[in-house]
Amino acid sequence: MATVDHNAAALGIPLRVLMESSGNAVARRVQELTDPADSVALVCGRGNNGGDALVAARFLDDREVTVYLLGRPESITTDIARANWEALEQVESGIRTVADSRAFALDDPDLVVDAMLGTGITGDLREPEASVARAINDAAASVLAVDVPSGVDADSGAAEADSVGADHVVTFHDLKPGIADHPDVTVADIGIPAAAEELVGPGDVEVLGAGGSQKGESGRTYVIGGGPYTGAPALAGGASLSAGADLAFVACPESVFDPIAGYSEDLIVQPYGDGADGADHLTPEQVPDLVDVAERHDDVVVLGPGLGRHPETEAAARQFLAEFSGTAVVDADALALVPEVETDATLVLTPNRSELAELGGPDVDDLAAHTDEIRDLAADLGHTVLAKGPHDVITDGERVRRCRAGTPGMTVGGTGDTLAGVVAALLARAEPFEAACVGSYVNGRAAELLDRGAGLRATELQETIPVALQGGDDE
Ligand SMILES: NC(=O)C1=CN([C@@H]2O[C@H](COP(=O)(O)OP(=O)(O)OC[C@H]3O[C@@H](n4cnc5c(N)ncnc54)[C@H](O)[C@@H]3O)[C@@H](O)[C@H]2O)[C@@H](O)CC1
Ligand SMILES: [K+]
Repeated sequence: MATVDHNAAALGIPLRVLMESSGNAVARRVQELTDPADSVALVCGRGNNGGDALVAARFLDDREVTVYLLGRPESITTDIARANWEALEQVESGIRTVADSRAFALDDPDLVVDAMLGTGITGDLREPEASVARAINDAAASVLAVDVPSGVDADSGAAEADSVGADHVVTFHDLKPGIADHPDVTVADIGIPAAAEELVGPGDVEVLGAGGSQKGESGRTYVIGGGPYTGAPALAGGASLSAGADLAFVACPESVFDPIAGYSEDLIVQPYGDGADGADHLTPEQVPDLVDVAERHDDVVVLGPGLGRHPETEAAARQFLAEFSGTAVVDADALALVPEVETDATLVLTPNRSELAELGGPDVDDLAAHTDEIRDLAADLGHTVLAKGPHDVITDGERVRRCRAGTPGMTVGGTGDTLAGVVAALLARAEPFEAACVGSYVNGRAAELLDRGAGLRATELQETIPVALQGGDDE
């Protein structure tokens, strides 16, 4: 939910507005469950779960309402919950702060609203929530829980010893697995747009940036590319450093070692093969050594940038995929070979429009209108597909996300190479689908941050990729 909330905020629907809708939904449910003469106790925690009930209080003028805040107002942990407390202080009687749980006593209400803890619970119920939960459970009143009964884990359903026994629950946006089998759950629509879930946004970056999925520290990128082209592998390696990789290697033919090494001190450029054969392209006899190096260092490979389509290179790329069992981004000239090869490797494919069609996907400009076909292709191939277009479509064969970050200027050559490098860096610390989603967003956001019309150059993205990764500057 944190990702969705943050993405909703980036789409112009801030959490404060979502809380207003949540509180209103709680108030509506209270009115359904009570008569006008009934008394209602709103028991509020210090987070946004409590905030929901503080909003609900404003919509319950036609009920006898007592609001309890478990703790001093200055201990409220979020500014939107505190703002709602302060609003209540201005307009409402019947509000009490319960600094010490021993001072907590319900005065025999007809309904208790449990707004102590929701999805923000961590660990066993602490005081005063634990004592108050017992008091609520001992009371005769029926109980309406906000979002989840306090003490219940929204995902697993695991209930703490003193968790609140709720007769009714109002939860928000979607049913949480942990309360799926509760007998009376109302799922309230709080106005989160579908786009907040479908579109990759700064919320996804934040979760990844917060070490959302620990897969070890920043890794090493091993670009296998070059041959007819020299810029592509250098762009992929440079972009992976910008996205946090510790080291970026470029394995390339002897013939293009000088120009690629000449681009940047940051790249470690290694000519493959003994050079004796002086091949100016990747050939099969170089593959075992490349596989060995990549696997020995647990490198994330980028296979493809600038490889060219020499028949020996295609044979070599096929052989690499057959022998490699690590993680790789497959881009550009190596993509067409993937359907032909049985591989144990974990791959993220990053086709542009023609490469997607060549892989058997839809040959369309508007990928967003063909997500099912792309999803099915990913399922057939057994790998994550990041299909590039005006809107990228990312799918692992089951989940589908879209990303519209980017600028028209990104049609310039090289942005696909930087994308491959960014995804490779993220694969060192995230699952393939997540790395592809965030990679798509970061590469596009980096272009937006350059704020160029036409005239964008892929090399410039390396400056703004780090800013995009900080989730910086999102509206
Ligand atoms: N999209 C959404 O999911 C929305 C969620 N909202 C509400 O926001 C809630 C989540 O709010 P928060 O993230 O602030 O978290 P909570 O309000 O669920 O809990 C955090 C508060 O409880 C305390 N706490 C945590 N674990 C505790 C424990 N074991 N014993 C005692 N105290 C404990 C924390 O110190 C903090 O004060 C949701 O459950 C929902 O009610 C709505 O306001 C807006 C939209
Ligand atoms: K609750």
